[in-house]
Amino acid sequence: MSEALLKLEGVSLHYGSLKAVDDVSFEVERGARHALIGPNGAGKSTLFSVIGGARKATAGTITFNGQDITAESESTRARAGLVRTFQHSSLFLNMSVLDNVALAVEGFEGRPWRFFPSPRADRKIRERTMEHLTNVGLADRAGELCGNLSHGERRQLEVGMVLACNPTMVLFDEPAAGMSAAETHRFMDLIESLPADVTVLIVEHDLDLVFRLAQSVSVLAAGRLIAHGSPAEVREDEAVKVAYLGESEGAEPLFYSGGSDVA
Ligand SMILES: Nc1ncnc2c1ncn2[C@@H]1O[C@H](COP(=O)(O)OP(=O)(O)OP(=O)(O)O)[C@@H](O)[C@H]1O
Repeated sequence: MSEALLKLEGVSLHYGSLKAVDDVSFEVERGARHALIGPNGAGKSTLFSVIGGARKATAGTITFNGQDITAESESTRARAGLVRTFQHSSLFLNMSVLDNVALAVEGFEGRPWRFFPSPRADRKIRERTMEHLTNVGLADRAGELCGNLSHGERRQLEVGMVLACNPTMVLFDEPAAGMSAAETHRFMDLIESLPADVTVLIVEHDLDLVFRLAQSVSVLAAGRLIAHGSPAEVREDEAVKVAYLGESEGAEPLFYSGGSDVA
């Protein structure tokens, strides 16, 4: 039986009278590919920020790897292995792909800051960097200027930078947003190919992707957890159907699932 890596107990974030996240409890097992879904305004991004540490819960407890991290900062959580994907804004566009990841490797390994960073000078750092770039399919782009990468490649690079932090759990916030279909496909392959001991929590609007990737799913609606279970259980859940139908007024099928019997 797998143990819980991440545990949320009664987690809330209220903005005055607005209950963006309200009394949410669920667990994510170690090694799971877990998705957080819900209609627009359900509270997904807010809860994502609360889990990552960018925002503080107004009530409840978050336990990660057996430790209460509710009051910990984003950086303390990252050092504990709970890492969110870097944003485009944290990429150095005028540096090479290699140097972007090399700096993340150096940062994680706590090397002394240098006025003139020269990661290329360090063979070990370079080897580790190339391993990460290979893992995210960017080895052949190592010498390319980061600013010349496509949107999809930048997201791959962000994953490479996350891997440099030796994460136990990676948080992905709508990774497919803005990607072409081909880029999305490649990116999902990449997430699926992450080491099995890296737990994944993904917030994603594209339910086809969610049901392709996730082994377990939590569904939010109006800040509340309305369902939690396997993709099959969640797809059949009446409250989930109602929440999504309420959003689209029945104009769209609830879930497409790549040819399954649910349409
Ligand atoms: N900083 C804030 N101050 C006040 N209200 C906020 C703030 N951030 C989010 N909200 C509100 O909290 C609720 C949940 O928003 P959130 O963005 O978390 O939902 P979501 O599920 O991520 O939505 P979407 O899928 O549309 O991105 C919404 O009603 C939103 O307007």
